[in-house]
Amino acid sequence: MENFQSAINELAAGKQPNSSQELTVYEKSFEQKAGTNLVMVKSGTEKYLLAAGDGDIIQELDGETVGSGKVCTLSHENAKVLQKHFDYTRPQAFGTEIATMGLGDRLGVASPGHIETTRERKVKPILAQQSIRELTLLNRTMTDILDAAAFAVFQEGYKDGYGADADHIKLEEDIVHAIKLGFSFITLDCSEQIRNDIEGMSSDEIVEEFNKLSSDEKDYYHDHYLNQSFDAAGVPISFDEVKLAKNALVYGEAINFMEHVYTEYIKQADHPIDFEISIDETETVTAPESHFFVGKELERRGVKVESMAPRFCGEFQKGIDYIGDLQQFEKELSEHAAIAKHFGYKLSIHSGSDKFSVFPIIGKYTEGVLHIKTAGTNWLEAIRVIAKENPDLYRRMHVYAEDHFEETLQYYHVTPDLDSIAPLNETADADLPKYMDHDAARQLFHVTYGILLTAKDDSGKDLFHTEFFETLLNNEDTYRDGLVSHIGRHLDLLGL
Ligand SMILES: O=C(O)[C@@H](O)[C@H](O)[C@H](O)C(=O)CO
Repeated sequence: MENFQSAINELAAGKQPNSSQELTVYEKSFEQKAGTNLVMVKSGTEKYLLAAGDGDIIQELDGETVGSGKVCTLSHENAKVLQKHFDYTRPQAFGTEIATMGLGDRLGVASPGHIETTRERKVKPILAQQSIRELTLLNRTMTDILDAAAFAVFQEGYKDGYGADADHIKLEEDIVHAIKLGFSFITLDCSEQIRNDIEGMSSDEIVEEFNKLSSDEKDYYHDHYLNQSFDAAGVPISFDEVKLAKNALVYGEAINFMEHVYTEYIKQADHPIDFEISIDETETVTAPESHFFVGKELERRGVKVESMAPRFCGEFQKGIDYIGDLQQFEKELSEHAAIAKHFGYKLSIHSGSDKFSVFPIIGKYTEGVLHIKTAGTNWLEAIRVIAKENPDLYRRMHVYAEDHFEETLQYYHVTPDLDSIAPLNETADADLPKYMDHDAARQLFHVTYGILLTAKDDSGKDLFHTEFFETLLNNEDTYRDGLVSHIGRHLDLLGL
């Protein structure tokens, strides 16, 4: 603890400590409040809060006494102390008037770079965002991602607001848990309630299946939609018998689930929540009239949503650019954007990482007010740092990822041409970072994050996790610069 003593002494004198060879001081974190002086530091690859003075804050912080101050770990309890005394470290909802960007941080160390990327732009960062899938694959918890975001905001002295998205939630108990923890954004994943089996039916089979509904249900749909014309911000929408029957069957149960969750949880929450509907992770592409049908039903039932994530035409695969007909995409995206505008919510773009060819289209038709969700691309920028700073570790991870890739296909739909990846043994160390510019190599790492970061040898010792984080934390600025550049490219092309 001797290398903290001088910093504590400076802090006790009300001065911001200076970095030294042993201690990195995050100068933007320096705070003086209610008699306590605080700053975040890093010693080696561990971060701490240093506190000095008196008052409630230093009393409440859990830490080791060093001289007249305390050295505190970045624990959950200490995150709660920060959130009690510094409002800006708590997540908030943003509503529908400003663009937001989901910046999922699978590692808990990306948010400083995300904050630097977004803080001067027309977009608010949703710094804490992980799906249940990611949490499960990484053995992390919702609390872990909330704490990481709060500490990052404090470290960077970022006081302009951030969000926390409990992403791709399917179970009601997870909604209850997320709201209790203080999440400001809930993404309800309705893929389990969407009937993909209807897609393969003939028109007669669809009508026959629709006629199995109750008379009240059939009358309801006929009275509100059959052969009626709607105008959604200039997009003409109508439903003949078959189209109405198909949408009622495909989305009926999902819409009931959306209404139930909104009524029972979102509307009852003790703090504002941005409510997002996700119907993107299904086999059924969301036709514009289907988006309208869902939006109209939610409007009719009084369900207020802040954003909607349709399944767009073409392919939004993880970590690579859009795959599909750009003209068709532009036509349908313009209609989806008009429909979202008609209902007063934002269009949400899931798997938004790296879709550079369609970002100008998306920015144009959403008029810069949208939600775009990323996560894996931020992980890939970390892999790029590993490739640059620790070639041997990269090579071991690359081989392990190739050996275990098939296991990940139960979780993600990706179709990389793995044979197109340059053989590792023919690639010089200096060229390893270029793998992150190759689609198949990107997807190889994009979906194996969980397997790689939890891999252990026969003795139970982790294969990569410790060395990975040591390398990353010894090269924080390189990672930060990579995120500023790569995520910044996303926002530049979106016009944000
Ligand atoms: O990998 C995941 O589960 C998440 O990142 C999820 O895909 C998220 O909703 C997303 O779309 C990020 O691009």
